[in-house]
Amino acid sequence: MTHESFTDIDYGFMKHALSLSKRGLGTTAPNPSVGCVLVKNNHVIGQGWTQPGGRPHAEIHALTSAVSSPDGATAYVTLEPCAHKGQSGACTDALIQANVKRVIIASLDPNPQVNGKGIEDLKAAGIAVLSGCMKEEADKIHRGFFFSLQKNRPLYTAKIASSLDGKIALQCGESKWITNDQSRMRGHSLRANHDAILIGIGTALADNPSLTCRLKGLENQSPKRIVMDRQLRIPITSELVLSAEKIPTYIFTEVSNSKDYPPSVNIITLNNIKDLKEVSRVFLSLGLTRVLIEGGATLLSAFIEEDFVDDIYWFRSNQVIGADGLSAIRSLALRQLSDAKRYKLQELLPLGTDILERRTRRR
Ligand SMILES: NC(=O)C1=CN([C@@H]2O[C@H](COP(=O)(O)OP(=O)(O)OC[C@H]3O[C@@H](n4cnc5c(N)ncnc54)[C@H](OP(=O)(O)O)[C@@H]3O)[C@@H](O)[C@H]2O)C=CC1
Ligand SMILES: Nc1c(N[C@@H]2O[C@H](COP(=O)(O)O)[C@@H](O)[C@H]2O)[nH]c(=O)[nH]c1=O
Ligand SMILES: [Zn+2]
Repeated sequence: MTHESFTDIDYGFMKHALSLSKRGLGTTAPNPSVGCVLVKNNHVIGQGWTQPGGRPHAEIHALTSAVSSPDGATAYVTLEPCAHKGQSGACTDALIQANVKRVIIASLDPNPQVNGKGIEDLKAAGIAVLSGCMKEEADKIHRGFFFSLQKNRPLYTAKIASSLDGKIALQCGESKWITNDQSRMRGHSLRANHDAILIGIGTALADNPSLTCRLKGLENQSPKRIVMDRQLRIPITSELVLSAEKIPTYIFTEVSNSKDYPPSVNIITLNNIKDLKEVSRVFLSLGLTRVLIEGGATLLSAFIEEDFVDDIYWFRSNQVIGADGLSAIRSLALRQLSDAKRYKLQELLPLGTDILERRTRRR
């Protein structure tokens, strides 16, 4: 069903749709964040992206924002239009009713209710449909959604802020700040495009973090916060608990709630919170498809051991802390080098005195 002869014009408009789809990341889960551009006579007449909460879908947003009639237009969509009538009507029906002439798709939707059916329905209505245009780029953007359907877990991204020699805190626990302002701002933009930030109780106790997005204009895109805390040690006076009314906060634990936490704190009790497969299923049930792990070393190492860390954003400063500092990763008790997990370099970005290394898990 893929097509090799897309024109430069097709690539240009699909690139535009892909950039729109990135806008919604972190706000649409469990729905994917899709982009759509409507084009007539080589002019954009409408554009849309999945709206916060996952609805309206990108196609509907584009159709309703169109400045002229979409009759005869080409729709560029980053994901196959939905064919199922969920809480809103199917996007295929909306495109058919709008009388668009062509639909160019990047990725197919693995959702069994859609997978290929979106294309079939459009074709049955006489619309020319081509798929596979910039699929690789679109697949990356939609990974959280795809993982939720195909791997039964969210996409996990690790953010590490370390010294030049890979330390994330001094022995005494001091860690504010290791990386510079530029790195930390980049870290905040990562927060904005994830559904939740995950930390262990060690970090909650040592840093009393807020875990909010404090970038100007994106303050309302702070993700949910999750603390893994087997024995429910997080203090009632912690920043996370105090701000739970404003920003959804979940504490995963193994004990029943014996403290007087405010009702805004969501306490989730599991039999074994070290079972990361089970924890992942619960994350999905909370509608989370993109989770940012912000440490500390113990929690991150557990996810690495499980081979669940998909992306790493490693911010490295110019300081040397030394062997008594806390390493970003704990002992993995490897017996041979061939057992070491490897992460492929995707990007190296200088950030003033720091450097950002972006890596992805090697399959
Ligand atoms: N520079 C940086 O990027 C960062 C630095 N830090 C620094 O790291 C230090 C804290 O690190 P660390 O002590 O390792 O703390 P973590 O945040 O990794 O918390 C570890 C604790 O989380 C609990 N936990 C619950 N579930 C799990 C699980 N499935 N796997 C592993 N742990 C789980 C355990 O405690 P229990 O059994 O009680 O539940 C465990 O001891 C601080 O000094 C902080 O400043 C932290 C984050 C980022
Ligand atoms: N020390 C350190 C980081 N630490 C991370 O940021 C958290 C604090 O977040 P907040 O309270 O929202 O500012 C902290 O608990 C840890 O996860 N991050 C960085 O970009 N650079 C740094 O040098
Ligand atoms: Zn739809």
